[in-house]
Order: sequence, then structure tokens, then C-alpha cells
Amino acid sequence: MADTKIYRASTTAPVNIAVIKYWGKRDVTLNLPTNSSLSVTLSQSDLRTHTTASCSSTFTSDTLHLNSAPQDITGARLQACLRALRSLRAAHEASNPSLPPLSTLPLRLASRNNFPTAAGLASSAAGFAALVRAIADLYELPSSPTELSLIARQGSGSACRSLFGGYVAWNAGTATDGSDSSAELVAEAAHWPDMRAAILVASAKKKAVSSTAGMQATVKTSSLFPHRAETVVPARMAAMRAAIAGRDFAAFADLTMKDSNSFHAVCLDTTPPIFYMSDVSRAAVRVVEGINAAAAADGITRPVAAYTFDAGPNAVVYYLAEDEARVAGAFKALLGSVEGWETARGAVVQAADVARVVAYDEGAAETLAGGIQRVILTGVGEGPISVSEHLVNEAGEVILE
Ligand SMILES: Nc1ncnc2c1ncn2[C@@H]1O[C@H](COP(=O)(O)OP(=O)(O)OP(=O)(O)O)[C@@H](O)[C@H]1O
Ligand SMILES: C[C@@](O)(CCOP(=O)(O)OP(=O)(O)O)CC(=O)O
Repeated sequence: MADTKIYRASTTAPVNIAVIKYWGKRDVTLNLPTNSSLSVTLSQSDLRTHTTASCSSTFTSDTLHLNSAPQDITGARLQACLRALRSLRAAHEASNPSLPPLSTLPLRLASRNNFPTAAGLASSAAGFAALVRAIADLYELPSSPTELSLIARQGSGSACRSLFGGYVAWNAGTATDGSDSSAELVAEAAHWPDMRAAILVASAKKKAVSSTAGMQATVKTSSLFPHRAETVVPARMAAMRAAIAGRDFAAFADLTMKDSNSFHAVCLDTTPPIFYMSDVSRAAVRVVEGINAAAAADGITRPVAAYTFDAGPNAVVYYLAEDEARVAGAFKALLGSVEGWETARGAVVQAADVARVVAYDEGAAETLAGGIQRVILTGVGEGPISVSEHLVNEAGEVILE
């Protein structure tokens, strides 16, 4: 009798925010970067993608639903991921003929992001990591997270880092086929569990210049860029690994802010220039400087907050749990009326006295207060997690609401 079973596997996957940025491709098709990068994986209690991979002989073609809308799956990047996973499954089946031939069956994929998609919140990273991990689980592949990162990388570069929790490097590699351009665990979340992040959402709109287009323009036209890729980033990667190994927040913060500024500098050095940071982003920089100046005035000899910006205006501010009152407390005082403080993490934050932070740059404090729509409080977290809640039911129907 024909096998009409609906095979299913589900996973959740995290977002990651780089502290040493990936910007520039040396191979656009294989998604190979010009430099290594390093990120912090953020907790799935706050931001996550949930994806179910299913397959069955009763399905007629491969499909993907994202947040209940059917997606175009003909894109080369998604197709490269599906092809790579099917070929691993086919090899698995060839070496173990008792396995059902899942590699030949159409896939029905259903996914949900619990945060805005394509709004500079790294949805593509969580999305491709979840997709690759869910299909690998469905296919019962023995692949390690590093092996799966080679596949996720082809979907979206930053996705390769979301296969791990904690502190994660993506080694650029040198092989032309990309076989050594993969993610590696630098340190588990438990090594430095006190790392927190406040995401200040300045805009949830889709960005004007996509990462892919922006990177290509930078590689082609920026004369600053080769210096960043060849000299600045390699030294920073080593220094950042040391900062994480030593739980040295002063070094972590300094490197994080410098590298964000360097990335946005090469964007500005692109022809035509690319502006991802806005007036509100620049106000966030000034307010973080004000928070650090207030801490210094109290005799704290290291920065307590570090900003970083991806390809959009939203600020991500890293800080340690012990400095929550100074950092998250300052944001609560300045941005208390926006969405986000009602969460378990937000409710316990006490609004701080921000007189000195405001005095540091009154205009910045005002611009920030008027320009931030939402705050997401989170912290370092774990990698993808297999879950039993499926977004495709036993009858094979997608059940996204
Ligand atoms: N859950 C998901 N499953 C599969 N693909 C997804 C998922 N979420 C997002 N994507 C893909 O990622 C695209 C969004 O990527 P894009 O780089 O534009 O935004 P972003 O990742 O939110 O922002 P940024 O990369 O600047 O942080 C979506 O259009 C979709 O193709
Ligand atoms: C600024 C960044 O967030 C760029 C992320 O770029 P993507 O991974 O979204 O790019 P593609 O590989 O073209 O999909 C920095 C980073 O995450 O390291």
C-alpha cells in the first residue's frame, strides 16, 4: 500500500545580533563573506521563529507559509537550502534502505515569527535557521550545527550563526566552494549568562536598501572597505573572542560600538551612500554615551552600555544584568510609554533618575523619546530547540492563524 503518512518535525530558532558585523560578499551565489563575524544569540523567550517541516506523498508541490501567507519559494537561496538538505537525506537513504524515501516527497513548510518580518530584527536569520533545522530534523540527518550552518548560510548569511546559542563566530573561510565558511560556537550562553540586550525599535518598516544590494554596492565602490575587511575586522575578531573568554564587558562594549560605527562608515563611503542609521539612531548613540558618562561620574570605570545597529535604524543596546537599573532603567524613564515594558522582563525594571543622561544631550533624549515605537528587552539565549507543537496538522493542513 502507498505510504500516505504526513511526516512532521518542528523547531524554534533564535535571532542573533552581530557585535562584529558581516558586510560584504566575496561570492554572491554561495553567500560567502569577505570577513568573519561574531554575534550574540538572543533568547527565544522574547524573539523566535517557529517552523514546521512536513512532507507527504499526498502533497503536490513544495510550499512555504510564513505568518499565514503563502510565500514565493522559487528564490535561488531558498532553493539552494532545499536542494542541499534533500541531497543529504538521499545519501542517508542510500546508506540505509529501510528509511522511507522522504527526499523524493514534496515539502510543506509553515513558519511563524513572533516579531515583525523584514524590519531589521534579523527575521531572515531566525527564519532560515529554523527552516534548515526543521527539515534536518524531519529528515533525521546526523548533521552537526556547524554542518547545518553551511546550508543556512546559503539562505541568508547571518542565519548560519543562529544554529547555535550563546556567542557565535562565522568564520569567513577561504575555500572557493564555501566548505569552510561555517559557524562555530565561541562560548555557550551559560559561560556569560548575564548579557542583556534592549532593542529600541525606531521603525518596523522594510528597509530601503536590502543587505544583499547594500553589501554589493559597498564592495564595489567603497575605498574604506578593503581596510575594514582585511585589517580592522581580523584584529577585532581576535579581541572579541578574548573579551568573551574573559567576560570583559569593557572590551566587549568598546569593540561592539567601534565595529557598528565602522560598518556604517563603509555604508556612508559607498556610492551612492547608504544611510541605515536615522536621526533617532544617532540620538540612541548619544543617550548611550550619556548613560556611560553618568556611570563614570558615579565612579564606574567601565562602560555599562554598548550600542550596535544592523542594516536599519533600530538600536540594540547590550548591557550586563548587574547594570539593568542604569541602562534599562534609563530607557524606561525616557521611553516608559511605548510598548514593551508590560512584559515580565520589562515590568521589573525601575525607571532610573535620568537627569544627568538628559543633561548630557537634551536634544538626543527628546529625539529618542519621540522616535522609538517599541522596546524589546531580551538577553543571550540558546540555539534552536525541537518542539512538539506543529504548524501543520495530522491531516497535512497548515494551521497558522
Ligand atoms: N520564518 C521565516 N521562514 C522563512 N523565511 C523567512 C522567515 N522570516 C523571514 N524570512 C525571509 O527573510 C526575509 C526578510 O529578510 P530581510 O533581510 O529583508 O529582513 P530582516 O532579516 O528582518 O532584517 P535584517 O537582516 O536587516 O536584520 C523575508 O522576506 C523572508 O524571505
Ligand atoms: C548588518 C548585518 O545584519 C548584515 C546581515 O546580512 P544578511 O545576513 O541579512 O545578508 P544576506 O546574506 O544577504 O541575507 C550584519 C550581521 O548580521 O552580521
